[in-house]
Amino acid sequence: MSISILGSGAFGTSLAISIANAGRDVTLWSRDNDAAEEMQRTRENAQRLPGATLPYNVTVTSELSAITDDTVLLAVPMQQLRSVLVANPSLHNRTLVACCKGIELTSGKGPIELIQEVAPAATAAILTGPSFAADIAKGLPTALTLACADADRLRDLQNQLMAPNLRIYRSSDPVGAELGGALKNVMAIACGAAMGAGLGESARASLITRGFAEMNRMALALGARSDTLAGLSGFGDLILTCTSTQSRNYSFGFALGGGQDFDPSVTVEGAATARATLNRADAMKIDMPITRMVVALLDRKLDVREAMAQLLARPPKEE
Ligand SMILES: NC(=O)C1=CN([C@@H]2O[C@H](COP(=O)(O)OP(=O)(O)OC[C@H]3O[C@@H](n4cnc5c(N)ncnc54)[C@H](OP(=O)(O)O)[C@@H]3O)[C@@H](O)[C@H]2O)C=CC1
Ligand SMILES: O=C(CO)COP(=O)(O)O
Repeated sequence: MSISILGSGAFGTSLAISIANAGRDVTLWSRDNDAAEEMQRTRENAQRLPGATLPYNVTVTSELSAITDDTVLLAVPMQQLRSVLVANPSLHNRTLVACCKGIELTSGKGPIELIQEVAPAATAAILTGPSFAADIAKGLPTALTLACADADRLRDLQNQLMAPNLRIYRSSDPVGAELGGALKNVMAIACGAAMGAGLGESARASLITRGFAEMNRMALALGARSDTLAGLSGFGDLILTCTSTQSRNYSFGFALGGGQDFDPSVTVEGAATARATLNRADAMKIDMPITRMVVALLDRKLDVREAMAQLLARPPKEE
């Protein structure tokens, strides 16, 4: 039983290492021929995941024809997912497992909805939850949520992707799983900004908790289940991402709050997702004050202290 992974970034590479170490052959596809050849030769992804060794049973390639497996993990940033799907119609009848966390800016869709739109014949699934690529690649213990509407296919996939360090829980709620993973990145930017501006740990705890309430409000309105939001893909990933400097979303927020520059080439899913979420929330008349604050910070309409003052000054309400 072999697996293909499209996208050789930090996450795709770490999953390749973990799945290969569990004894399955993995084909890891990179869009860059030179990068693929170098990874295949050196057994390392020096650009995206330095220091981790690719097991012998990972083949790195830039040839799409080499992706013959039914199960294909899509490990590209959310805003690139549509173009990747459109460019590769040969994948449209496979089992496509989204490994990205976000909402598409142009459509307001999450990864599952997007796969269903562009590749309706595919079986769509999502792998999400609290996990840093560097931890997975080191073999550190990690638990993830795998969600798919097809119960039989979900059990097969779970068996294909489990590894000694990677415990995978099944979920029949793909909507909840994709929304938890997307929305927590927005809250991580907010928490990073508060910490970067020196507003303190109490402020961060409030943002995490009220951010979770906000995530639930949006997700339940879109048909998600509250137990999914309370699980690894929602609450679990919210905690990890809002409290760790390993997180790119948190670090981006921290730089924003502290008035520092941030490398624009780094993948920060929460920025586009904040805008996409706010558009959808406004259309649905759902109150998302922290997401609104993050968008105002991104647009430089407010600084962090002003944004926090506005959050605190909202009319009194019940928790
Ligand atoms: N890193 C992590 O710890 C985790 C990441 N994720 C999620 O995984 C997703 C990917 O993140 P991550 O791997 O970290 O990001 P990286 O920035 O490390 O890598 C992104 C990868 O996507 C590739 N890519 C970008 N656009 C395209 C395209 N149009 N066609 C083909 N390949 C493309 C890039 O190629 P190139 O190298 O040529 O630029 C690169 O290999 C995100 O949604 C993230 O939220 C989830 C859990 C953990
Ligand atoms: O999704 C992640 C952890 O679960 C990775 O977070 P960042 O994209 O913020 O680095």
